[in-house]
Amino acid sequence: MHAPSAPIVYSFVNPEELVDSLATFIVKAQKESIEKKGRFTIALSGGSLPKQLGGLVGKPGVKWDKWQVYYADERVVPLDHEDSNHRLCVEELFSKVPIPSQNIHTIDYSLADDLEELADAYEKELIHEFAQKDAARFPVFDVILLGVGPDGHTVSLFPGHELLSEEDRWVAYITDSPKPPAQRITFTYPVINHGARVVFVASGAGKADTLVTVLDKPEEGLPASRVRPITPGQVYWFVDEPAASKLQYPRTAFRL
Ligand SMILES: O=C1O[C@H](COP(=O)(O)O)[C@@H](O)[C@H](O)[C@H]1O
Repeated sequence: MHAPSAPIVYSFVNPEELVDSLATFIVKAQKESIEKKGRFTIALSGGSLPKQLGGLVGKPGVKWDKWQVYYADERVVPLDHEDSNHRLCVEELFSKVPIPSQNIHTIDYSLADDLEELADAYEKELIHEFAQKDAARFPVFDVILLGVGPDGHTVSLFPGHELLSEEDRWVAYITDSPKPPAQRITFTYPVINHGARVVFVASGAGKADTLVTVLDKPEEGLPASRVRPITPGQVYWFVDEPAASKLQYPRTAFRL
């Protein structure tokens, strides 16, 4: 097996260019995926990420009916709660585009009293999508979109947490998230690291120090540094100049 490829970092002069280029990247990935297998599988994060998806609204070439959307992590709150990642994605994107609601796979909040059952149910949604169609040990998402928190966490994988060593499950639950709300479900590393294109998005000067640790000092082992997709998967970073301002890591010119 080949070693994972090094992250590719695209840096943009301003947030608008980042948003537009991210949309272009996603549409290209969508086109390739649909040509190959007739559908496009994408996983979204919450936090600041949904706001970066505005470039998809009205973008030519998006085949919304071919999208199958999952959440790479989700807070265990009602779907219309202000902490819900799904709610954020609806507000920022899905309320503005013609995506069939059955193509958006949310958690089943009616199972919130039993987090193990809730995580199992979400894992079964993934199995239905991937194991049946692709006969895969782990799902291979066409695109997984990730954010990074100030402590270097990504999805709901937090520094020092036991879930960082989960090797078997696709979806795990957490009851002690250091960032509220405490109860969440999250994709595990095996799922993230099987992604075809795993894309971090970071905007603003508030992310600058975190990016230095994650990209320039991967040996520190922050959760975001441990995202290293198995070849031929590739990790990308879409960052704006304020977020990249302290970075030594080389940038690549964005050309598709
Ligand atoms: O709690 C979460 O935080 C991360 C990072 O969020 P950001 O606001 O710092 O971008 C996010 O990617 C994750 O989905 C979310 O649940």
